[in-house]
Amino acid sequence: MSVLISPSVLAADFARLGEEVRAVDEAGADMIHLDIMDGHFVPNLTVGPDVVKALRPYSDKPFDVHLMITPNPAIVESFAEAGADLISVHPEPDPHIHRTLQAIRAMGKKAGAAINPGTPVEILEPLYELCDVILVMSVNPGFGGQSFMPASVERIRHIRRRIDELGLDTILEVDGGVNPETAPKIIGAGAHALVAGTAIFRSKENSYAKAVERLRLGTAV
Ligand SMILES: O=C(CO)[C@@H](O)[C@H](O)COP(=O)(O)O
Ligand SMILES: [Fe+2]
Repeated sequence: MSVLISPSVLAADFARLGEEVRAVDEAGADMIHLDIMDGHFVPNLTVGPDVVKALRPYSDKPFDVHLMITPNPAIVESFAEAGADLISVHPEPDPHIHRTLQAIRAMGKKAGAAINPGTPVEILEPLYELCDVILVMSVNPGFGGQSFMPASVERIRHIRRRIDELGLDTILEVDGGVNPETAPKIIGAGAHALVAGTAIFRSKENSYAKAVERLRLGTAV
């Protein structure tokens, strides 16, 4: 299976967000990763569904929406209506994660469970069958530009093993500190979707296409 690249626009130029989304689409991105933060679950604020809707015309690629919010069914639904294709939610702040994942699927969207580095992987056991995506955070969520946490490799390997044992075709996606040095370890552990903000939007070679391809091939520079 070829590796899917989902550029996180958190590292893009926010004053030119539409053009940035178009640019990474044309550079070969497989999805567009949109980080939604509410200032409660994570110590940062980003954008809401209106911005997601405004960006929708800039790319036909799936919108991979990562909700770092205290759960609220109406808000989750508003992202579906805004044009999200994948919606990942965190079980940590959600007392009804089952219901949330089922609701996302009922809206015709792919449902994802995203877990923080400090959350035991066992939290996923009752959720695997309800997930189209597992999003493994390899940094503590809230900000771009952080360093990949090496302990994530073993967590990815464990989740890959469980997905295979259960015979599922869940997308195993990794988010945080993904760059040409860490990508080969992440892919080697069994992930096949990579989120990257800094490594694409702020790559030194100034070519989104080269940055996307380098990550996809898992080639260390
Ligand atoms: O969800 C998050 C951060 O909370 C991520 O999607 C970051 O935006 C990834 O940024 P880099 O680590 O690639 O700079
Ligand atoms: Fe994210």
